[in-house]
Amino acid sequence: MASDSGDHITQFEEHSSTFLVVGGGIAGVTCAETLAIYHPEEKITLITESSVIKTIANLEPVARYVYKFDVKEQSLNDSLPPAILTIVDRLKTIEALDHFVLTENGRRIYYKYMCLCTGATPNLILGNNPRVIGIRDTDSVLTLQEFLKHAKKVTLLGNGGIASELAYELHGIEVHWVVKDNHIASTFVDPGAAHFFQESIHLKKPDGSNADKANSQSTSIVKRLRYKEIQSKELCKENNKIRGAALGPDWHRNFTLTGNASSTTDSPIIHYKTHIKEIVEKNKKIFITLNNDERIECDFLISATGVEPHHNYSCSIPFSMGTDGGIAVNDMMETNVLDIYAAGDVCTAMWEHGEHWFQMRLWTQARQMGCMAGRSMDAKLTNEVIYQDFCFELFGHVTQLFGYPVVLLGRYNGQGLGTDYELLIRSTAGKEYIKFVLQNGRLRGAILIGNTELAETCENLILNKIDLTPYGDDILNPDIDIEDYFD
Ligand SMILES: Cc1cc2nc3c(=O)[nH]c(=O)nc-3n(C[C@H](O)[C@H](O)[C@H](O)COP(=O)(O)OP(=O)(O)OC[C@H]3O[C@@H](n4cnc5c(N)ncnc54)[C@H](O)[C@@H]3O)c2cc1C
Ligand SMILES: NC(=O)C1=CN([C@@H]2O[C@H](COP(=O)(O)OP(=O)(O)OC[C@H]3O[C@@H](n4cnc5c(N)ncnc54)[C@H](OP(=O)(O)O)[C@@H]3O)[C@@H](O)[C@H]2O)C=CC1
Repeated sequence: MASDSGDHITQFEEHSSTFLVVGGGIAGVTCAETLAIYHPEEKITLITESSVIKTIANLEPVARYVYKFDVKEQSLNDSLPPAILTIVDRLKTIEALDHFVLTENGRRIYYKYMCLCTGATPNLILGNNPRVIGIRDTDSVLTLQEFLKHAKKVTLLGNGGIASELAYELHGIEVHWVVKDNHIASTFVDPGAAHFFQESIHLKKPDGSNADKANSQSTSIVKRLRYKEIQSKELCKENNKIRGAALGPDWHRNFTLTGNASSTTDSPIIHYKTHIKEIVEKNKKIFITLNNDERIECDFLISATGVEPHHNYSCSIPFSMGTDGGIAVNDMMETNVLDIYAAGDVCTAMWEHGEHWFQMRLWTQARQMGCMAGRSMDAKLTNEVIYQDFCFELFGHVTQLFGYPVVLLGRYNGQGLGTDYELLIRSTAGKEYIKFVLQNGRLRGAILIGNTELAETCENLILNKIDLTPYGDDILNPDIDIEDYFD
């Protein structure tokens, strides 16, 4: 890999490349590496504004189509195939008709095919307030660490991936976690799983290490809930936006849910179903008023409130955009502008989605889209017809939440299933939480928390649409190994 930090293609010099990829995140690097596999003989150029790129390491199958992997940050100089020329620069202008781009440092680069992988940026509330920070990349984490050094109290706003991670990882500081929902981690799980996690947050010892999983001998609860039980009138009132297969108050009757975490600094103080009404900054503190008039005085606020696709460049032909601000792409990752593709957080998947898939801005999908865009650009150059990768048939995501391995499959929270579904749950406190989302007896989605070893079985059940009605609740009977049953 020839890396150019500016010496080979100096300012105002022209350069041409068969394939041009913009962005050194997972999507861009995967796209460039895919192109280097298919066309080591062609000129492939990767531009990225940061001299640190993200690469995949320790890729490991969890099921047939679901992988877990680590993401490593590496310097440009030692990590990409030799066919890829890398340039540290920022894309500024695209001249689509004449197939060239101009960069901040005055480079003009001609391309045959280009893929935009410029990611997303945190969608901060009060973006211009120096005591309101977001988390996106290493720099933002360094800023967080700087703030933490002098802080005793922090407010965490948001109820998704970042907030859930920080609620678990922040130590030695009083955390006020403000969530809009009646349970934590709502973008990933339902109240039942949230309660399961809640136990683990409280289980943390003062030194932040995990207490031994209490109740690991506790019995497993297997419970079936039909939509009308789940969608109780209270829930209707609470959630004007039905998130999907959320469990209603019925679930709560089986457990005493602790509202606020205990007073130790390592258990976040959770403010449920609240949002911020007012923020005032004074004497290096911020004073927050919540919509229920609760007040929080803290040193800074982390706005873990989602992302917005990042395309800080112009194009001579306007891009079609998705409603969420991403660059619209079809199933071949093509934009509406000829020979320009897009992949990862920057794009919006506008093709008709498979019945078990939906878009979520994750490493998992950034990698899948980067690879699909690479294959698609190859096919265009060689004039071949290809089909969309099978990975877009089934939503699959492997992650860690509150110290547990988590696998999310298909419509794991009943997303888009309307009202005719039911849930089958098996929960063993401190050990595992398994939720099946069933529609007309077929498995449509699953949440697997803990070492359940059920990912591949669930993948098969979802994709093969096997009618599980005859098995009743035995499907999740802890004494029956359904892996053998359906393998
Ligand atoms: C704190 C945090 C934790 C996360 N944890 C997880 C997780 O556990 N699992 C998971 O699946 N996902 C996770 N995500 C989401 C995941 O990071 C993203 O979905 C994924 O990294 C998107 O990859 P990308 O390549 O599309 O974009 P990015 O990784 O944002 O890369 C975009 C690249 O484009 C470059 N760029 C931008 N504009 C230009 C320009 N004009 N010219 C040149 N270069 C440009 C940027 O410098 C960057 O290198 C997390 C996100 C955050 C913020
Ligand atoms: N383990 C993993 O897989 C992780 C994945 N990620 C990914 O990285 C990206 C960024 O993560 P994150 O920022 O947590 O985004 P997420 O989309 O995961 O969560 C955003 C949260 O903020 C809430 N929210 C949005 N606007 C406001 C507001 N104005 N006031 C209060 N709450 C608000 C959202 O509520 P609502 O949904 O109701 O709008 C949601 O609960 C996401 O794509 C996420 O999936 C990040 C960390 C870990």
